[in-house]
Amino acid sequence: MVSFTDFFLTSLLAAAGLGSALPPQISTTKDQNGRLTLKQVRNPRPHKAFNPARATYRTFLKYGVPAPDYIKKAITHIDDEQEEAFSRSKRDTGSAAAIPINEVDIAYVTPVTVGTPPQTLMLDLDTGSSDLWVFSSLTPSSQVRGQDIYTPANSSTSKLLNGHTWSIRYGDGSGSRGTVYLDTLAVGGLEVKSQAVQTAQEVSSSFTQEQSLDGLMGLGFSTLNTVRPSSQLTFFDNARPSLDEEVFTADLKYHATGSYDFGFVDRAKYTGNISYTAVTESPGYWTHSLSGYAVGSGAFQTTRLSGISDTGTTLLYLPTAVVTAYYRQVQGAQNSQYYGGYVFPCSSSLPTFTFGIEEARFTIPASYINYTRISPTSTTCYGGLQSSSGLGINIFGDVALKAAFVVFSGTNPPRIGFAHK
Ligand SMILES: C[C@@H](SC(=N)N)c1ccc(Cl)cc1
Ligand SMILES: C[C@@H](SC(=N)N)c1ccc(Cl)cc1
Repeated sequence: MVSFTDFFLTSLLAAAGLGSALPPQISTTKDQNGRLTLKQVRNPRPHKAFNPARATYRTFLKYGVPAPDYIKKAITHIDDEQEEAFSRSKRDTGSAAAIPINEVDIAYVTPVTVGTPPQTLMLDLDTGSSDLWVFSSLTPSSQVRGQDIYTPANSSTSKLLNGHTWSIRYGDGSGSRGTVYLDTLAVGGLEVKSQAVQTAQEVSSSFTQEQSLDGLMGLGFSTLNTVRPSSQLTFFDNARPSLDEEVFTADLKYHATGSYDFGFVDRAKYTGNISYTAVTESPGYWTHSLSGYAVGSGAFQTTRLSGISDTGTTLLYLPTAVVTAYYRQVQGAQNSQYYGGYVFPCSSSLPTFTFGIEEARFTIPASYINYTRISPTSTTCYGGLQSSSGLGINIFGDVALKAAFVVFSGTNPPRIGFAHK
């Protein structure tokens, strides 16, 4: 007669073996005589945790024995503890659209919800700055032209950050300033409970005129944040502790909607391998180097070019020597004081431009560099590649970034990765 204890233990072990994971993957090998060997391998896919009480309960059912009450309770005790452990673990991610705000991709905006109930704003996710600021109920109505605004008074979770102000000036001369609230903020399903939301009390004319842009979300390093007396963290820095991976990715597209992902690298969005290169955080930008460049089908020039990968800047700005080498290949191109940059007859054909990330090569199609007509009726076109000599910094802006899938990795040390797509 098999004692109950033996029965119970045997079935528990049997169940443990069966219930532990999804059926293990089998790898097979065949020797020269055709003999097959089955080798068990651990199941590499993450799977739901095993609940031994549930396995025991099933064993009782299998042998037609009514399961005692304490087994049923044990199932819940174990499920609850596993859920609690899972919720403490890093597993948050987010994914949201990057939508061009006009027909030449001058900037991209992403839907962001702020406050309770959620107020949706379209923000320019900008790796070249670190302030999250929005058009708000505090922005003079004379400076608001069609933008959506954040009204802290309508949010039950908003809290004024007393005595704190901010003021920012961007490289193109635009700027804004104001006060600060803390509130719940989410991007693509990824929520931060207490994000510093900088409410504009003044914005410059270029922002007023950009009616489809309700503000910026800085994704540079938090050292650049302008809130005083105490600087605030970016959304990415606030979200980090709960992210599966300490990364966000940019998949910007030419004349089409792309995406920003947080906390994971989506294998479906790129081909081949990701080529990583070192990032220095100084002075707060994603600063790294290119390993060189090529104009059209010309030879690759190996030369380290340091600059910043900046989703908030429209064009690609490189040293004059590189830019003149490029436009030398363009019929009728000139560096126009009048138009403030390299222009060419819209009928001219343009070469591609290739940049290197370590050993990898990324080619920007000519269409991306044929950026825009000076005016709808003009036959003069403005280049997407311009000289950085007046800026003091090379900027790998959207014209370059949209030619790749880009991984901004907040690991220690930080790094940036580029892949083909
Ligand atoms: C970092 C960008 S501005 C931005 N992406 N928020 C920049 C810096 C300096 C110059 Cl000169 C021009 C552009
Ligand atoms: C990120 C800053 S500076 C820049 N990269 N042009 C910016 C973005 C959009 C507008 Cl409309 C004005 C300024």
